Amino acid sequence: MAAGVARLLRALCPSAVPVSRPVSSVSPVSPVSPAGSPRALQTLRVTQERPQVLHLQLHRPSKRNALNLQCWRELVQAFQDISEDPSCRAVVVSGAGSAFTAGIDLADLGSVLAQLPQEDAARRAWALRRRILELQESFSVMEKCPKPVIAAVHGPCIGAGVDLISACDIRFCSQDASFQVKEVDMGLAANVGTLQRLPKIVGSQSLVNELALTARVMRAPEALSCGLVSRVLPDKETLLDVALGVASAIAARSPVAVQGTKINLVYARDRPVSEGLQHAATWNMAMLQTEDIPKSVQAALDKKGPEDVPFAKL
Ligand SMILES: CC/C=C\C=C\CC(=O)SCCNC(=O)CCNC(=O)[C@H](O)C(C)(C)COP(=O)(O)OP(=O)(O)OC[C@H]1O[C@@H](n2cnc3c(N)ncnc32)[C@H](O)[C@@H]1OP(=O)(O)O
Repeated sequence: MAAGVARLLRALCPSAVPVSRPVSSVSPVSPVSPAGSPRALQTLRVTQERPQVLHLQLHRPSKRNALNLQCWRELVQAFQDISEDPSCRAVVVSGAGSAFTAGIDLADLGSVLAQLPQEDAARRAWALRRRILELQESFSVMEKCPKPVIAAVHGPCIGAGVDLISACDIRFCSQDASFQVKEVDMGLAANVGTLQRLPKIVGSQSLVNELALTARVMRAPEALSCGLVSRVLPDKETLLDVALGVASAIAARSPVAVQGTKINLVYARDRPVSEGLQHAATWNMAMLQTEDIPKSVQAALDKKGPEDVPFAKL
């Protein structure tokens, strides 16, 4: 383990190892800026690399994209904007540098617990609950985003990284990727999505339990065989190329169909089939009236593909 990480661990658990110097404090989460104003993102980089496809990179490569409080906040801002942006139809999420993400910034894990009201246990607990709900939103916002989100994972994907990718719609990784539900090693139960979403992604509850209870590192071939990822690519460059290609294929299709498909899939995942069917009927009583259907049917009759149809923005 690097000296930097060891320093952070000392800061979290001073009784175990003497502290050589304090970890700097991090500012609390601030409100989202007014809708429509430009976002000055510092921990994320959002670029358009293909038509109607955005590439969002976790961008703190020197810290292995550890998610500091600013990053958690910016994820909410970025995905709120993406949700509202009619020129974006699909998103790829990746990590800059040598890791997808080292998980929560360990300096901030301490400050999540700091700055709570001191006077009363109930008030402290209530404030902490609110803080946890805010953190959960940073990944839930990806699931709520009607545009499909593809996680392209290379290198380590640790702790909160697994929470993050569990909220994505599609997961690909490179051969060097590794996944670790690390929270139990930090003395906490994962609470921002992994324990809730991973069992719905991976078929084996036993495997999820093993990973979450032991923090065992899972490598790419096992991630593929258990269904955490649906493709393993040889390297990061190929991974991004394939992820962006799949995003482009999605973006070429009717946004009414694509967004309706995502929303209904997410809805149905957590409910009985009968409720999912009711939801789909109510959804489609409006959406089946779209002009995208006759346009798509005509294209098919003309032996053209969806990429040949100029679908209106949504
Ligand atoms: C309410 C709670 C909500 C959510 C909770 C989530 C829990 C978690 O996310 S648990 C997971 C915590 N993460 C870790 O334990 C990972 C720690 N990091 C590592 O093991 C390694 O850094 C690595 C990711 C395997 C990469 O190794 P390597 O390539 O050798 O890089 P390093 O030299 O170790 O690190 C470079 C640089 O990054 C800093 N850094 C790495 N991880 C973190 C981190 N999680 N938080 C903050 N900073 C991190 C490290 O200190 C180095 O910084 P320097 O300034 O260069 O020293």
